[in-house]
Amino acid sequence: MPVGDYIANYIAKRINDFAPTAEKLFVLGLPTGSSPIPTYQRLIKLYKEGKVSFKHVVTFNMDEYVGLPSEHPESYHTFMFREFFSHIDIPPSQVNILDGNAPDLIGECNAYESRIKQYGGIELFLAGIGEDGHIAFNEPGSSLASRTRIKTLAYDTILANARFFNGDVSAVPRMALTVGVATVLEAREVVVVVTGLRKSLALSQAIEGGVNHLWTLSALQLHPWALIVVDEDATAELHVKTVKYFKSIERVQEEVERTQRALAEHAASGELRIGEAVAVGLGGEAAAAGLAGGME
Ligand SMILES: N[C@@H]1[C@@H](O)[C@H](O)[C@@H](COP(=O)(O)O)O[C@@H]1O
Repeated sequence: MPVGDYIANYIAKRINDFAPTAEKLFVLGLPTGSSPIPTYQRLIKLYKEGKVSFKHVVTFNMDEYVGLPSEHPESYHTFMFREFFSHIDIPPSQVNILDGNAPDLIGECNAYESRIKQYGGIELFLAGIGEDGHIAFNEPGSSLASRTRIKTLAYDTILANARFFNGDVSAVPRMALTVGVATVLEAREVVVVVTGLRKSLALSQAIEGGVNHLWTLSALQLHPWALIVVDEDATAELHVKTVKYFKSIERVQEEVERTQRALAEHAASGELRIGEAVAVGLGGEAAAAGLAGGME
């Protein structure tokens, strides 16, 4: 399944399971960049098909350039409304994006952190990464304890983002406001999209290397509930055994889910007792052990 479809289906399910209301809003953190666009397109489709609604969703974007007019075609404000918000039913008052033109930028960052807290924290933070492994605009060397703040962009990031400014490096803003690594880690769940060969080194550093501030995505190793969704190209720098390991986990998980579905169906039809059904559809002992544990 394409990465964007997988993540969009996942987010829609999380929102639907949460069953948000006007009193209990679902707080969603969101990124910009080209990587999340297929996810946004699929979420828009799901919304149009009536499979998910954003009426009771509040969003917080990760970052915004400093000094770029918010109506500029490459501001993250413009990006988010063009690619996502203007196609769904989220009330604009529930959209939060840092203001990179605020007269008091530090005050703006502190107020953003307070607003996140007022909503009870972020339920799910969706993120992308830069080629240097940055999450949001937490460039290499960012403190892993960082909060929302002003950040000077790395030259590599300016070069990478010049493609959105007609290749004109001098047109790319030099600074941004960004949530910190700690702000992301505080979300109850983090989902990261990593696609393409360009991101493969960052992915390997972040999941095969140790936690360190030069590849800020690696801080996710400290998060209790994180999911990185990748395509084949992004795995190019991983060890073969790492890829095989994660694929094996996914296979076992699918078996568990298949068996649980079969169990539920049989239980509903009264054909099988749970003890009998545990063995149905399982390929290996490890899966059986995991399932048996989970069924108690
Ligand atoms: N601040 C954003 C990041 O949040 C994003 O993850 C990155 C990757 O962009 P792309 O997905 O286009 O590669 O771009 C910018 O640097």
